[in-house]
Amino acid sequence: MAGVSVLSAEVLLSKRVQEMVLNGEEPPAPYISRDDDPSDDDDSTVSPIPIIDLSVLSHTTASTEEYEEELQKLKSALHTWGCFQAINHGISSSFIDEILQVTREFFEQPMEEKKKYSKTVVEVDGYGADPVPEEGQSLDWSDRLFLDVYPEDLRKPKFWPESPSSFGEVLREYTEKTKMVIEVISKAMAKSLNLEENCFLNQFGERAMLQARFNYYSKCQRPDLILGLKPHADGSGYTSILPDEVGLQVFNNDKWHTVPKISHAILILMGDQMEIMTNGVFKSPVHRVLSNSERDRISVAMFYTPEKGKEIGPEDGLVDDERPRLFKKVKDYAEIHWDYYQRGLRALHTAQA
Ligand SMILES: O=C(O)CCC(=O)C(=O)O
Ligand SMILES: [Fe+2]
Repeated sequence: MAGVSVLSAEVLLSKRVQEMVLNGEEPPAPYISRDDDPSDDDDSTVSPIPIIDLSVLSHTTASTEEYEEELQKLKSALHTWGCFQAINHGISSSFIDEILQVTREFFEQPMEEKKKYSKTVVEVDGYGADPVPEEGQSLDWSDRLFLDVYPEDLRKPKFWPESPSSFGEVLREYTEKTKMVIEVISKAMAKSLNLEENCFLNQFGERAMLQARFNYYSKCQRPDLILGLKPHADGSGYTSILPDEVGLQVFNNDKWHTVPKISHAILILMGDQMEIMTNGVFKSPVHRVLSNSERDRISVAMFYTPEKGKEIGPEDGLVDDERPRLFKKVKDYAEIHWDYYQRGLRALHTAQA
């Protein structure tokens, strides 16, 4: 979009979207970003985003046949869509409700309370909006709280909300539970590709990172003009997303597909680094979040990213004459990705072999 100066973006970023909505303001120019036809938003047809039963993949009760079948489904899901909805993932519904509840309670507090955890315009961690360093890029109609959650020594306590009082404890517990889910998925992904089951876990490393992003998408009277989150692919290894409402869309086959609501399911979405490690077999899908005029929406995203400074690259078992090496080895790819992300661009080409 033309004419948005760095200064105006900075001024805008100092004011939360939620505040603009409370003041009854219409979205100002830098937020206006949609260039597609909003009449296509109709999500009455349910998109065939694959559903994977993680209890089958964690071996607990499944027969070999069931297990093999689910593995094939997983591989096909990640090749075709780059994402799936995980059910029977082992995190209780009551705990899922709890993490969504503390997230909602955090965002529903008065602005002064949330601003105790404010980031500066250039910082990533904390409450606010993503940094916007470049002229001319559009802003997202959402507010977020971004926190490093693992390894524990990377946590920055000054950004961890003290209110609601259970926030920290619930997040620590969610981190532990997410790590367990990640272990099951990482092993299953490897096995689905006939690789040694720990190969991805080893590439991510002992100090693989988990970062939490709590998103709050205020409702908007003009959902035809703006986006809750602009189209992007994640720079993570992969990401888990827990939404309370529909709104997320995945781009596939030249079309946006709304991820259907399945209560208590967790959406697992490949980031660019899994596309690199699988030599392009798994896809890192472009996705975005639509705004809604009737209701707000929250989501909790957990980004699972290889440890800092660790080189990752395509698994040898996925490189052969038929499938030549597509990507080189990279390290700290998430940082390169971030530079591009902020300009509304993808970074994956920087890793091409
Ligand atoms: O809110 C969502 O459903 C998606 C969030 C997302 O894509 C992100 O935080 O990277
Ligand atoms: Fe994302």
